[in-house]
Amino acid sequence: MDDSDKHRPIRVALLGCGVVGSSVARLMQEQADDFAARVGTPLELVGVAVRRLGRDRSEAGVDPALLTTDAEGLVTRADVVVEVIGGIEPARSLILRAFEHGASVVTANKALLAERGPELYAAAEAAGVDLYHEASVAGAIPLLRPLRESLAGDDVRKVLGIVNGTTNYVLDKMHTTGQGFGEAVEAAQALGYAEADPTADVEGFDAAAKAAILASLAFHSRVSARDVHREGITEVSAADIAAAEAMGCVVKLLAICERVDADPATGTDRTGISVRVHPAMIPLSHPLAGVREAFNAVFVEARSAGELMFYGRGAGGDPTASAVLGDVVAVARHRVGGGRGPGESTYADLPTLPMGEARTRYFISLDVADEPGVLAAVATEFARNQVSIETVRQTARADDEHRAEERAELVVVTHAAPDAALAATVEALAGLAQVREVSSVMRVEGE
Ligand SMILES: NC(=O)C1=CN([C@@H]2O[C@H](COP(=O)(O)OP(=O)(O)OC[C@H]3O[C@@H](n4cnc5c(N)ncnc54)[C@H](O)[C@@H]3O)[C@@H](O)[C@H]2O)C=CC1
Ligand SMILES: N[C@@H](CC=O)C(=O)O
Ligand code: NA
Repeated sequence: MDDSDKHRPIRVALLGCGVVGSSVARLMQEQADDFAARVGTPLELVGVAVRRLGRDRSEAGVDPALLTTDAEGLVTRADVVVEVIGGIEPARSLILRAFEHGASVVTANKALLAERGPELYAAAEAAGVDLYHEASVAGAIPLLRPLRESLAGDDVRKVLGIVNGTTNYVLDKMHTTGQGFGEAVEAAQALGYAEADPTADVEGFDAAAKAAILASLAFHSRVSARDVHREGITEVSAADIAAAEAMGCVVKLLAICERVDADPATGTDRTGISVRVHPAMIPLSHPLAGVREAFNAVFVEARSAGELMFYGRGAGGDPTASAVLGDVVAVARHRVGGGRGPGESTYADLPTLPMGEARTRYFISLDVADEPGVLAAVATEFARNQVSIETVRQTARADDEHRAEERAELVVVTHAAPDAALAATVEALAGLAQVREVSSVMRVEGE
């Protein structure tokens, strides 16, 4: 934009008018005067690409004349393209086309960024434009800009949190109302939290994509969704929920990104990063335990700053639109004032370590024969795998049927050990003659 162009409106193209897109369109119009004042020139919505014309979009306040099914044509007429279609294609091609035409891009698309981030950043760099995506992780919560900019003077060691609203909503309902899994997922869909295919949420793909984005930013390295160890919540049973409650814990789906330094004292051989998404028990006293419904919360631990906590709405139309519009204002300001925001930073180039090397703690509940030597047999398997036990509790099974068979429940919580050693321990326990069933296994986080 040269000087003569400084005060012409910034042309904004919106791709997608679903949950997020319709909120963006409405809020952009409702707050037009404020945005013009903040940017220094008006933001003009020049078109809204939709898959099908003819649907009533009056709630979003979109002038029907702006609607088009020609997304490819629309991106060539814009200074800023907002991509809220989701998925890999055509979102990727449309964004690349926008860059070719000199437009900056704002997107909420974590799946795309976690799979094709380097390609998109390189294209933005080559075109000298911005690629902003605050909405892609933890919805409304300002998290990516603090990591990229505010913490650029620190050394981030760990990022840990709840980054998927749908699964937090489902687990919360399972704990508090005893609602079934399927029913809770349907409610999350109706509230606009879930992805178009909620499998992405419940199987942990969405959280894994977000973890990849967080780890890349936090550790100045390239992490893609494929590098993230991922477990969803579909295997979390009512028995796991009950076991967690009996331990004074709740089950949460966590994203954990950690700097790992080689340390002979803990048997850690390699320096790198560990990035994982899995359900975990956390004690009720931990601040993450109080994160209800579709809210998200993320802890960032940095060498000088210490612990920081980010909390807010991680999903839903208006909250996500808040982050999208914050980015639109930022990139529009760059176009008016000249220059661009920071791009990708991957200089540290740290490797992502396999899950087996991550140090985790396990909760293990065993249905065992209530007879002499059981505890010793179980303890031997822990020792064989060099896993240290933190607590162990044995109780006789309460129901008559099991008492008659002289069975007991043995609950073990371990100290931190390599995940591979813990998994091997569980496998060995399952093979013991005295163990009838491994009733529940879950990782434990928080003190
Ligand atoms: N819903 C939420 O709470 C959040 C969503 N996001 C992300 O925002 C993006 C959009 O999500 P939602 O609005 O929830 O999805 P949605 O499914 O409600 O909306 C997507 C819209 O794009 C339209 N579309 C699909 N292909 C198109 C094409 N070729 N041209 C034009 N329009 C097309 C669909 O018809 C649909 O209306 C996704 O990347 C999602 O991961 C990010 C944070 C939160
Ligand atoms: N489906 C996602 C939407 C926001 O990213 C979620 O449930 O968190
Ligand atoms: Na965010």
